[in-house]
Amino acid sequence: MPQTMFEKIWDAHVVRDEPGEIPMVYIDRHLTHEATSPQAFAGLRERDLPVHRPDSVVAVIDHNVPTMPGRRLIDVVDSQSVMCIETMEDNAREFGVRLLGMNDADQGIVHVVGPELGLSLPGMTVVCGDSHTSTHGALGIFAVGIGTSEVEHVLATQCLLQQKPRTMNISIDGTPAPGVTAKDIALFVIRRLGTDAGTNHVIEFSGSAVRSLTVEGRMTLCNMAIEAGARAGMVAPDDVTVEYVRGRRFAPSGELFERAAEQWKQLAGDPGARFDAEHHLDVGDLVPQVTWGTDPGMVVDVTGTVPDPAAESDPVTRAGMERALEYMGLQPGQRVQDIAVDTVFIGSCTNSRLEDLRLAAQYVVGRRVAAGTRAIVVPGSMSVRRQAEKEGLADVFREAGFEWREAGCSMCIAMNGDRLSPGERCASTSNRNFEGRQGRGGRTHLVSPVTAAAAAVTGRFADVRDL
Ligand SMILES: CC(C)[C@H](C(=O)O)[C@@H](O)C(=O)O
Ligand code: SF4
Repeated sequence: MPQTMFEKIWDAHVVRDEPGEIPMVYIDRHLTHEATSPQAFAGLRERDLPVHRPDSVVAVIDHNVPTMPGRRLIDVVDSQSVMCIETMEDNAREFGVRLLGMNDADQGIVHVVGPELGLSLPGMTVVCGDSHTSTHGALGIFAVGIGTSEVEHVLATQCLLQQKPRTMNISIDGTPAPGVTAKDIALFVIRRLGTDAGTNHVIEFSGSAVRSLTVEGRMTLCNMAIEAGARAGMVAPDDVTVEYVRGRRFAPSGELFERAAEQWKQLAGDPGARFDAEHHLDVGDLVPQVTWGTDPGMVVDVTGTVPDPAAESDPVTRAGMERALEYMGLQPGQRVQDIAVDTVFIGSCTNSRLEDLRLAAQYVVGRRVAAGTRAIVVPGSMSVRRQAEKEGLADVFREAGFEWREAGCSMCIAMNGDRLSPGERCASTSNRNFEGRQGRGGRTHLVSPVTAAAAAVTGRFADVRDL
């Protein structure tokens, strides 16, 4: 029977699948970070269990690290964060796990570092105690976020108990205009299909618009699959994927690489493979997208206006919109381009790779951050940071008045010192905009790196196509 990409990878990893039981799947790569692993390692210690395959595990410190240049442990904002960082260091040492620590040259956000170092490779199963593990699916990986008790289980057994997800194909066609990016496509998908469209499904993204994206753009799309409710997002490996992986530190090399590459390209779904659900979207006319509310499906065109709850017939949706407008301090009918921003954040595992910084810099070069606006760029990894410095991107940002930071989750999640103040409005390239996500009372608008750059230099939302 013709199979989808997900089914091929699943079948190659199922260890046990008995009627009435939850299937057991073998895990190739286990990435872990300081925020969700302490209890898992503590559990192993209590039961006197070793890590089953330490060479498959890589630990990263990303959520709690300060991103101020020259950071030290005393810069870490609270005792809880210090404890998380120190515990990760101790656990890595005790259990023999490779650690990309706070001052390591390879440190960065786990979902940026995994693909960048070739730790995540096509055809693998990858887990991490983090919802945005889906990002790695851009390489043709079944990559799934797990809870802390599952982290412990995988550390101990190298296996995960996982109900087999349903399959969904979202094919996306059309050639978006310059300045309309993978992030806009991702926001548009959620706007159209909703924040629970993917529940219990693995989404395979296909179609000409997806094939035209770089692997970095595909990562942005798969990263946001979680915000569409999905368990994971995936894109089939092709020549673009193979060239992305070639030469990465932990990828195979030489003859072995060529053989692996041939196999990776066989992972694409078979013609005629059936999905449990299918959607099709066209992005040929897509304009830059901006969220106006407090979930990632509350999206409008940058050329549009803030929606009016009065026009909504469903009372539950209407009440949700009213509450979102109040929290966001916006009026129905207000033009998006009249909304002024206080802060611009370019970073997070959604949009902090080199391509994102290159895209943003194009719209910053020769301009200044608007008076009264604070703008920060937080590269996704120290390697991205170094490369951006080498290419002159860092200078472009600094000369324009942006802060240029070290790598970490930063203002995506207010647990490391980078945060919004109550009422502060932010154009953010991250993936979540619920109340308080970037700091208590903070108002988040999710946008692409290009739209974030435009907001920085104009002090409000602007259509980059007019810049
Ligand atoms: C801290 C972690 C559990 C969390 C996640 O799972 O996604 C974080 O990365 C986030 O983005 O909210
Ligand atoms: S950058 Fe944000 S979304 Fe990504 S792992 Fe860190 S906190 Fe989670």
